[in-house]
Order: sequence, then structure tokens, then C-alpha cells
Amino acid sequence: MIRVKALTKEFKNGKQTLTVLKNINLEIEDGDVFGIIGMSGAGKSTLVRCINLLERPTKGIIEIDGVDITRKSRKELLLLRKNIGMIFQNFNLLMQKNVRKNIAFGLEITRLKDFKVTSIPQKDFNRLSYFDKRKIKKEEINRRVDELLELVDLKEKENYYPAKLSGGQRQRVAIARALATKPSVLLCDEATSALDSMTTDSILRLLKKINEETKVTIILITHEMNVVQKICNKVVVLDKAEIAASGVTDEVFNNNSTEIVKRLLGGAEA
Ligand SMILES: Nc1ncnc2c1ncn2[C@@H]1O[C@H](COP(=O)(O)OP(=O)(O)OP(=O)(O)O)[C@@H](O)[C@H]1O
Repeated sequence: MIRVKALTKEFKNGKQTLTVLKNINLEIEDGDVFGIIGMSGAGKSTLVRCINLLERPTKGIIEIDGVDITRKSRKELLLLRKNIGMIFQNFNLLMQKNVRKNIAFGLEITRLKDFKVTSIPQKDFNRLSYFDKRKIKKEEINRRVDELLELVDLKEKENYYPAKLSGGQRQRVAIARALATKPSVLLCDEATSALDSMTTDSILRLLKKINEETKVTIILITHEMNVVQKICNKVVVLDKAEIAASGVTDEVFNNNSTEIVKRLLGGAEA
């Protein structure tokens, strides 16, 4: 479970202080497909960067599985971050590597020595994924990549380079790569924003299938209502640094009392 308590994030620019997140409280349960939606500049990416340990909150607590990550050292954060996979709007694939090598990449760079230098308590370490705990043998990497190619339905494209793939296929590769080390959370930052509506639907169906089969928690940031309505069981609506509405997706959008929810719904109908 991910618990965000009274999170505030400020950026300082000279004498000016910009409050980008103000008193954010939310709970993401294991296995949720959790949507974070809001207009541009609402603070979505900053919230995710805090959850992904890339930004330190100014105030507040972020707990992952009961561990307060805001108190961890940089080294410990690097290790904990291995438990979170990420996919992006622009896929971020390695253009010089084929599909198989892109998927294997995260497994190949995982080394046992990474885990000897940390002072992380054993109980936290035990929560990390199986693949993080030791150097991975080549056959094991190949077996895992085969599994992932199957999962994202790209077996016949394993030797293709990203330049020869469609946008949807590239995102499938990115999903497989993000899941390779069996993280317990998958963060999707505008993952379908560059795709047409049919391809978006197929990626959303894939994410839903993965969520059901592997129980990975999915956090999905988007400005698109349709995306949230199609796969998120819960949603938080951010507006100007604050939570404008949150809860079970259907309830939040059926009870469209806040101005921002009406605007987001308007956008979906347009
Ligand atoms: N490192 C930073 N320093 C200063 N201001 C920042 C920084 N990062 C983000 N901001 C500001 O915080 C606000 C929220 O940005 P954020 O990227 O979180 O919004 P967003 O909802 O993800 O927007 P978009 O949908 O356009 O990506 C913006 O006004 C942005 O300029």
C-alpha cells in the first residue's frame, strides 16, 4: 500500500516560493489501478515524482508498504526505486537495441554488489522483488524475457529495432521492460497520450490484463478522462496543487459537483 499523508511540495525560485502540491492525502491499495487526473500544471508529475522518490516532499510523509521513504538516504532510495517500474509518453526505448535487448536491459544491469552497500533493514530488503536480490544468470534473463514477450504479445517482433515498430508496439516493449524485475508498482506517465484511440484502447486492455494477472499496482497519470474511466478503479482529481475530488472512479465522475470535474468531463465529450 502507498500512503501519502499531508504532502506539500514547494519550489523556491529566488525569493518566490511556488506551492505545487498542498496538503495531499491519498491511499493506493495493492492491486489498484489508480488514476491521477488534472489539467496541465495541476501538479500530477510532481506528485508522481514524489511517490517515485525523485523529489523530496517539503512536508508530509510517503509510506510504501509501511516504510516512510521520506526518511531514507539517497542510496536506500535508489534501491527502493527498483521496486517501481515506469513507462512514459515517449516510450524512452534504447534505439540501438532490439526488442529483446530492450526488455532484458533492466535485468542485465542488476548486480549483486548494488545490494551490499546499503544499510537498508532486512525487513525492507525482503519486500524487494525476487530479481533484485542477486546477479541474474543469462538463461534466467532469457526465460524472463520470453515470458514478457508472451505477456505483451510481441514474440514475433523480438529482433526488431524500435524504429521499425508502431507507437503501440513501442509502448508494449516499454511495459515489458518496466515489468522485467517484477516491481510491485507500475507508474504510467501519460503513457497513451501519443497514441490514437484504438491503440490507446489496446494498451489499456493490456495494462488491465497485467494488473489482473500479476496484481501489480498501477498508477496512471493522465489528462484524459476516457483513460481513467476505462481502467481506473479509483481516481484523484488534482486542481491547482490540491485534491479537488477523490474516490471510486464512477462515484467521482457521477457526482460531478466540482468545477474541475465538470471541465474534465466536458473535455471528454468534446
Ligand atoms: N523543478 C521545478 N522547479 C520549479 N517549478 C516546478 C518544477 N517542477 C514543476 N514545477 C511547477 O510545478 C507546477 C506543476 O507542474 P507539474 O509538472 O507537476 O504539473 P502537471 O500536472 O504534471 O502538468 P502537465 O500535465 O503539463 O505535465 C507547474 O507550475 C510547474 O511549472
